[in-house]
Amino acid sequence: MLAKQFQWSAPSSLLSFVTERASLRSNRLSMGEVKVTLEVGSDGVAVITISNPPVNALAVPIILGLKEKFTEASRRDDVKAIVLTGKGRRFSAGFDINVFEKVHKTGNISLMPDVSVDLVVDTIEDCKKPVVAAVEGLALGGGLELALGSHARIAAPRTQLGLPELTLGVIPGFGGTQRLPRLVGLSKAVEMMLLSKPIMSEEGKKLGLIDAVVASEELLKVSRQWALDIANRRKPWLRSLYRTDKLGSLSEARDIIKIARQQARKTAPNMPQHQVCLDVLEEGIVHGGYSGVLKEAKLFKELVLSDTSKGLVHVFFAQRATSKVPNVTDLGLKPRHVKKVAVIGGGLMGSGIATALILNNIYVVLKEVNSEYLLKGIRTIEANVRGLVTKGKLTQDKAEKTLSMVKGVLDYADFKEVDMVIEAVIESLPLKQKIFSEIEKACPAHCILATNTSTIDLNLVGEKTSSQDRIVGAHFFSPAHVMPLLEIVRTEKTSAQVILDLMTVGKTIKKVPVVVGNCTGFAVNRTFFPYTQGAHVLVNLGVDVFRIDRVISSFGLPMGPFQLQDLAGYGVALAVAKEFANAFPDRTVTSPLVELLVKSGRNGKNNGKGYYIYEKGSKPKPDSSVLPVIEESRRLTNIMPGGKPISVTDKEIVEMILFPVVNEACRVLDEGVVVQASDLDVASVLGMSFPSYRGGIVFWADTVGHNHVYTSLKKWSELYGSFFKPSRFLEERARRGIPLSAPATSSPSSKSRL
Ligand SMILES: C[C@H](O)CC(=O)SCCNC(=O)CCNC(=O)[C@H](O)C(C)(C)COP(=O)(O)OP(=O)(O)OC[C@H]1O[C@@H](n2cnc3c(N)ncnc32)[C@H](O)[C@@H]1OP(=O)(O)O
Repeated sequence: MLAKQFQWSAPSSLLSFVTERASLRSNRLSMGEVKVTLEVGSDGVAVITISNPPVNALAVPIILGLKEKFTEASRRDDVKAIVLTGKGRRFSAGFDINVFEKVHKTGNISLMPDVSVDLVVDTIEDCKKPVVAAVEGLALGGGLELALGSHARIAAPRTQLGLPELTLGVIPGFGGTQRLPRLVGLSKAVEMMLLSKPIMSEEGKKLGLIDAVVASEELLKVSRQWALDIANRRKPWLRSLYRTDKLGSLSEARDIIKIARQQARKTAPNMPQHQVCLDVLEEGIVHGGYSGVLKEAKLFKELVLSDTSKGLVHVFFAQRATSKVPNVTDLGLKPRHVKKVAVIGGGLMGSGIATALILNNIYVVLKEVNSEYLLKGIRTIEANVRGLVTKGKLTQDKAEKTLSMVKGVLDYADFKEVDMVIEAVIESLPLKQKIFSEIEKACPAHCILATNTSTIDLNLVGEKTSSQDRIVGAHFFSPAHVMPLLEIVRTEKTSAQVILDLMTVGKTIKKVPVVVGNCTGFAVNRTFFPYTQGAHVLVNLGVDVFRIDRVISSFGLPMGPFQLQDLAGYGVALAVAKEFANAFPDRTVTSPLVELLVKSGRNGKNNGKGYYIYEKGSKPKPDSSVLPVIEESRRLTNIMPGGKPISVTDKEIVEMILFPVVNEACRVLDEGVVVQASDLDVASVLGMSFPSYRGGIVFWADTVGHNHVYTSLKKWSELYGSFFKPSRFLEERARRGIPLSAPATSSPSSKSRL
């Protein structure tokens, strides 16, 4: 039986919570914690300290402060040398990303301070006194670039060093593209920048990026002495920008850049920052570091204004915003320690969830109904873990230790010791109800009772228990040990403590938890159910399946809707379509195509034959023998106007598939199923692989323009039926000119009070 739609209403206090969040980020500025200090010791070393908790981001006042303190230190006669460090055992996480956000909102690039030449080259690198960076915890982006501009770098153990700017749609902008290759060599620098892959200080020492790794307690002492040794010419005074010893020959460098370009074209086709980064690297190699710095500064500013950067910066903050859930994380509750979890069901999902738990040091009791299924589940977990060893991501020792943390069982005896149960059996309500009444008896009173259902109403799952406050949805995405999203579904009865505990477990197992309300399909599957439907409408209107897949892939999804259907299996497609048809009959379309495919002996990737042919070791190939099946589907649906295929552009294909998704997202927002629109952006990126550089589904729709979305859907609904009918929320937002991402109370029609 299908879930009755339940509407989760959030309390009215949430609106101010959400809207104030952005200003809270910058409020620290006025709290006196944001400053740069200078202290001169009796040894004549000036220690300049960056203080901007929690990560010492290089906000504009910090940059101004650095300029002022460096100028003072180089002027003062009692200063022989300088040490640059960060307060609170974190050197710096780089330039303040809030400034990017401000530039995106205002379009005013002059908000970006001039740092690269003025501060890093002229003030630090060309300083008349030696500068040593004492780095600890992390030195990322602009933080690492300040250290690269210094004359030596001393690091505490396990300090993270990296230039992750490309993940924000820009390139390193404080000279990192020029100095990093001069310290670690071009290949390694390309890898660190293009893959945004940080290294640890120990590796940095081997590569020559770090001069010495010393215990945290020794860091300042050693750095001071190092700076004095440079001043006294006992240690070399090196300016990274002018080094060439690690660059290799021009032809070698050109080869490395050429290969990197080809790879980036394949792996990041829609992201300009990768090619720009390589252009800038090449400039520095051909014309020298200073020329490279100038080109870097110019192109950095251009990239800050790009749509790619807007999307990626939005996702950065949106992801962090998910960890603040009104009436959960603001109540002063402490997460309880979850040491042992029981997973019920050793299928693909259950074994994936168990793998994620044990990999992160949480004991698992895996329960199955018989020893055959149990063995299969355990084998899958073993294969998951051993796969990581093969890929070099886990040592053999750690793999053995990890696998020893799972125990297979056939009854509930061990459940008396678990802190959480995650049920991951098939989508059958009677079965789930039976399991929940059994586990209510078998588990301790504090135990969290979670279900991995992707569609069934949680109130119904827990109907036969008297523990509704402990019942929560833990919706993982397949493969559960890989996909980063955890959709946490709360009902109106789920306690705040239980939600907080599950969020904490989610973070422990390196997922991004997004808390949502209870309704059919919850936030993610519900928002995206029109995705496949839209694709089927297009095919039945006469558009080629393989063209649709190509166009959607070029838009940025990892594969098109038909290849995805082949991968997920047709059983899933049929079951899901039925559930949504029951829940939302006004806007679901029926396409006979999948049933016809099954009848013709196809079962997608499972049996090697679907829309594509799957052969071991080769890429899926479009199967032309599927075309008659598609013709039959078109004949049965008979929706082609005048019996002729419609003519559409690639842009229209994208829009006819994704605007219905936006339309459903609007309903999800209107019903208050998510705390804020950006939660849907994060969920679409992490759960559905929507391209992060487009900022997520709602952000993208606002970029395209709600008016365009509305008028297009209206036109198609008149031509092709109610599947495209714009929702009331969308219509109202378009009429009143309010972005879809604006909080719900801006719209008088909204039912919830977010
Ligand atoms: C010109 C230059 O080349 C350009 C640049 O430097 S661009 C910036 C490059 N740096 C980065 O990309 C690093 C971004 N930050 C991160 O990866 C992670 O935050 C981190 C590894 C530093 C810390 O991770 P973690 O401990 O899990 O904490 P996390 O929740 O992410 O961050 C803590 C807070 O610091 C903020 N923060 C982190 N880095 C920030 C930055 N560079 N600017 C502004 N705020 C930042 C987060 O938004 C968060 O704020 P909140 O508490 O208000 O939500």
